[in-house]
Amino acid sequence: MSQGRPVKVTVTGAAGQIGYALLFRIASGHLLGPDVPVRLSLLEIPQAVKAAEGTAMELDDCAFPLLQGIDITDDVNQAFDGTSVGLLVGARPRTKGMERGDLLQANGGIFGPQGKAINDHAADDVRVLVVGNPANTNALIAQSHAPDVPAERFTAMTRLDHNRALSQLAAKLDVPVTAITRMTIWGNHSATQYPDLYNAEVNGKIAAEQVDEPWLRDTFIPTVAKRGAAIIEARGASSAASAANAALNHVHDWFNGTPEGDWTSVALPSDGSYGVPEGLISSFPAISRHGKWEIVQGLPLNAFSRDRINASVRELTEERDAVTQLGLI
Ligand SMILES: NC(=O)C1=CN([C@@H]2O[C@H](COP(=O)(O)OP(=O)(O)OC[C@H]3O[C@@H](n4cnc5c(N)ncnc54)[C@H](O)[C@@H]3O)[C@@H](O)[C@H]2O)C=CC1
Ligand SMILES: O=C([O-])CC(=O)C(=O)O
Repeated sequence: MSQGRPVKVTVTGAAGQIGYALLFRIASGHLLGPDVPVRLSLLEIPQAVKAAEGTAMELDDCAFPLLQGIDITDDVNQAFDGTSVGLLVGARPRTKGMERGDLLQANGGIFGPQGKAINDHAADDVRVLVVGNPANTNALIAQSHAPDVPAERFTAMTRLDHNRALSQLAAKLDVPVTAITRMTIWGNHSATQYPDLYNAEVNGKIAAEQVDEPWLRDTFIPTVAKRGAAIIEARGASSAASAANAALNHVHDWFNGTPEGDWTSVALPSDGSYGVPEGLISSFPAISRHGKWEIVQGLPLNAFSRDRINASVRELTEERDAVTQLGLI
């Protein structure tokens, strides 16, 4: 990436709470790096365009040296025209009484057209991160509408779960988060996700051997997997700043690489690794090299891990079957 020419970054749901926590940090260099100028493209639904304009006024008022322009639109094709980074945040939340099928249908109506717009209008190097829930399956819907874009450019976010796992383990062992490496979230960004301490390391030694098994199984895993719900319960709104932070971490690593000797967690189209059906967008341990995610191969999985991963992958398979039946992919 050259300094001078700005990278176009499209954020959907820009007027939402994650959008508000995200945009200022993108503009100050936390997405791509401190030397990379950006041009922001904000996509919103018509009713929220005015609010997005207000956020854009505030972005202007920061006089960010890296921010070379802001476009605001409710037109999906315009929003993704020439874009190199798509942050798909806006989604239809589940509301009271809503059936699962209705939720998938409503999100299909958002992520299908966005995938097609990315296919038809985005830059050749486009990379997509889906944050809006159900993130893995929304990413699958978008990807299936973009046959001309390499499938691996579509990812979904489990980095927030990854960061939550680091933080919970660090607190338990009273170590800094930087002492922990090789954490993995496997599967779906949902309560079935599996945070794996049997491959994670603390100060270079297997994490599972440094905590007691009941804590690992009955406290750590459910705390990480249900943290989103706990935040909603405490804050009265879903996580926003931490979600935005994780999105920045994800894209930053994608562009700039993961640290030597470590990996991170990324939901990406399976190549069949670890028995996850090909094409399913499932979370894996991944490293980034030269702008590409690679799944870390050959990790040992004990019977407990295998069962937990299978359960989450089964849920993803059911979601894929449901959107297939609804004609959304
Ligand atoms: N993967 C993850 O780890 C996490 C995912 N999330 C998910 O992120 C999503 C966004 O969360 P918030 O910002 O808190 O929600 P929010 O409700 O505050 O904002 C969503 C925004 O999206 C907009 N929007 C809806 N449909 C759109 C469309 N078709 N095109 C463009 N914009 C559209 C809405 O107008 C709204 O401004 C939710 O689905 C939430 O569940 C939240 C936290 C973590
Ligand atoms: O359920 C939500 O909307 C929030 C979410 O995904 C999380 O915090 O992990």
